Amino acid sequence: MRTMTTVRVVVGGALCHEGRLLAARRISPAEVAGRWELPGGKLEPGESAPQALVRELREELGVETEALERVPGEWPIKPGYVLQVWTARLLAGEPRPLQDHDALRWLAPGRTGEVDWLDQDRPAVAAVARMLEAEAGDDSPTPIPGMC
Ligand SMILES: Nc1nc2c([nH]c(=O)n2[C@H]2C[C@H](O)[C@@H](COP(=O)(O)OP(=O)(O)OP(=O)(O)O)O2)c(=O)[nH]1
Repeated sequence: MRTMTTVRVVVGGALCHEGRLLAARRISPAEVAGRWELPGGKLEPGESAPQALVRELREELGVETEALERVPGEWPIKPGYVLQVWTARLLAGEPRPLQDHDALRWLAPGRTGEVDWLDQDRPAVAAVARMLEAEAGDDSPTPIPGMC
């Protein structure tokens, strides 16, 4: 007999603005409280990852955003859940910790290691940090694809 397993996707947003990356400190559940993450949440049935991300960032931070590009890879969170990460751009508003978080920080390139990221977020954060650093050191007027 074959068992069907469904894995739920959690989408994390690498929200960048003026060359900095947003980190959010979780307040719950207990096992992740106090650790920093990319804000986002679980996909609802029928939603794409970019749709879920835009909805979650509106609910959690009170901002309008646009999902840009998927960061290659997928990271296990706990049994039945995987993390996918998309870069995103701020369209309107100033992020505020409305739900799930008690602190937010905009991290400049080269300073993305200053917060205690959840372990499963670290590879994606490292990839985004490399993109931010490349963009900061690039004088050409054309942005790197996928970055804001
Ligand atoms: N949002 C988010 N969650 C993450 C990240 N990394 C990570 O391990 N997680 C975990 C924490 C939670 O166990 C789970 C996501 O839950 P969530 O509470 O953000 O999802 P949600 O907003 O859809 O909430 P709900 O359905 O439980 O109400 O994934 C991350 O970068 N962003």
